[in-house]
Amino acid sequence: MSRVWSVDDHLADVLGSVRPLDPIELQLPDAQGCVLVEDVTVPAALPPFDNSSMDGYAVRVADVAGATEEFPAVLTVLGDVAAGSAGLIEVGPGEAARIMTGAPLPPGAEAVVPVEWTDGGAGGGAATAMRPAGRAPEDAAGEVRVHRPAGAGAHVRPRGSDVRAGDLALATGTVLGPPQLGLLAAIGRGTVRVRPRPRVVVLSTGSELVQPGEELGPGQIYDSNSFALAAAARDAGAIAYRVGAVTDDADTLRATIEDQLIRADLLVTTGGVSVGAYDVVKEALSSVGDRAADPAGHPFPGDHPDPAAGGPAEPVGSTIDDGSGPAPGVDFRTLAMQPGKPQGFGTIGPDLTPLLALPGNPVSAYVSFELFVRPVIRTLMGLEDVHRPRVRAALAAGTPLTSPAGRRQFLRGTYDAEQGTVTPVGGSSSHLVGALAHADALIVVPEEVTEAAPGAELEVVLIG
Ligand SMILES: Nc1nc2c(c(=O)[nH]1)N[C@H]1C(S)=C(S)[C@@H](COP(=O)(O)OP(=O)(O)OC[C@H]3O[C@@H](n4cnc5c(N)ncnc54)[C@H](O)[C@@H]3O)O[C@H]1N2
Ligand code: MOO
Repeated sequence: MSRVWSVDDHLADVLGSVRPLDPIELQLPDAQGCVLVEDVTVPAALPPFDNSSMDGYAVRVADVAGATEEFPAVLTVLGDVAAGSAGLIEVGPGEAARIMTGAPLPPGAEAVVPVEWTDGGAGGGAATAMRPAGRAPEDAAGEVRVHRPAGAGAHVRPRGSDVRAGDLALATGTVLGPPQLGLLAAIGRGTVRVRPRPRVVVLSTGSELVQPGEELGPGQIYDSNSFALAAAARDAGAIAYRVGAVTDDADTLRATIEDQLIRADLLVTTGGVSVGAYDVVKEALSSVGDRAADPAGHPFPGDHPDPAAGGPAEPVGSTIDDGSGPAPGVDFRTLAMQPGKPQGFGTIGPDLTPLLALPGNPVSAYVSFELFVRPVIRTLMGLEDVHRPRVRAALAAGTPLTSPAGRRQFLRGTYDAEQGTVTPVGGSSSHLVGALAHADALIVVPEEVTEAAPGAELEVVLIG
């Protein structure tokens, strides 16, 4: 009897065969979610110059000392300093410059008083705002009455108060989220060296499959796997390409995979891995793997092998290790798991692109993706945390759960963090997409457990 793989052994085999993608230089928007592979230092201080944190007046401290609304300091307004101003006004004794948030503090000025602490130049009580320069250019001149004193540096953001030249802005290994991309932009970096997002091609197989939105014929169903898995790949951080369902024909499938290899760091198929007469993925790919017969690493050995072309590139992974080194090939195996029993895994094509062949049942495909494909994507990205979080929770169910002996079961459920409970959603069958859409957790029933009573503590994988 052929080997039955445990979930853990299969995962270890899969992950042991993939390594992070080589780094590339990417434009900032394309680097979102990617892992940085360089230490980024700050080239020049931020802010680059002392600047105002308020709309108001740049003043000298001595001029506004002791100022009150009753006895204001009356200063001559020299003009405006707007954000982006270059030619700076010099503020002398008894003078002020109207200044906007972010504008450089003019020479001579030591502090900023917010416009609300002044009459705004209008000669009345406290101002609430400045009038637009276009509508009231006269406000940039004349006099302003300042109602409160301001200490040195008040409402001024000093040069380098954010980051200083030579500081470590971001360390290698940082995952680039929105604030990190913001910092890179702020220090003037247009591109950054990262591990790229893996390009994942998702391809479903089955002659019964119809594209959503089209008319169903007798015996047909809509292709849901390619949509769910492409979305899951994107959610994991990949660039996902969804390929329309391929019919159960080995030559068509081989040709489609060959076409797709050019844009794939990882291939994921669904369906056709069981023991039926039309299980096309198995038929098309299980012959792949004979390195001796395929020295050029053609996608499908036997398809015009060219012994002159040299050996295959350094492998991304392999499932067949006979001591002569890794070789391309897809291995179809049985896992001690429900759902997700039949699985294929290996490498394909001249670059030994990893391929995971998932079972066609929609819940099986999705659970397999969560457990095996998502960690592969995140490994390719160079992330440290490749797995979904796991917690332990008490089973909230009216009746005991039953589970097949010797298979690790992944039931769908909803997790209540406050109560520390998990409630099953739907049954264990692998066609139940309705229930899957309402689950945010996978309830793990271990291999040796055939019945779990209400209240039993079980491991839960959080997928929400
Ligand atoms: N005699 C046996 N039959 C089966 C076994 C077995 O051990 N012995 N294993 C069963 C298990 S477990 C699974 S899982 C499935 C896996 O089958 P395949 O991977 O070959 O998948 P298909 O036969 O192509 O499809 C199974 C099922 O899923 C539907 N399907 C397929 N693709 C899609 C899609 N893209 N979107 C929506 N639904 C899809 C398909 O119509 C079938 O109903 O094999 C069992 N059989
Ligand atoms: O193992 Mo299959 O994946 O039960 O449905």
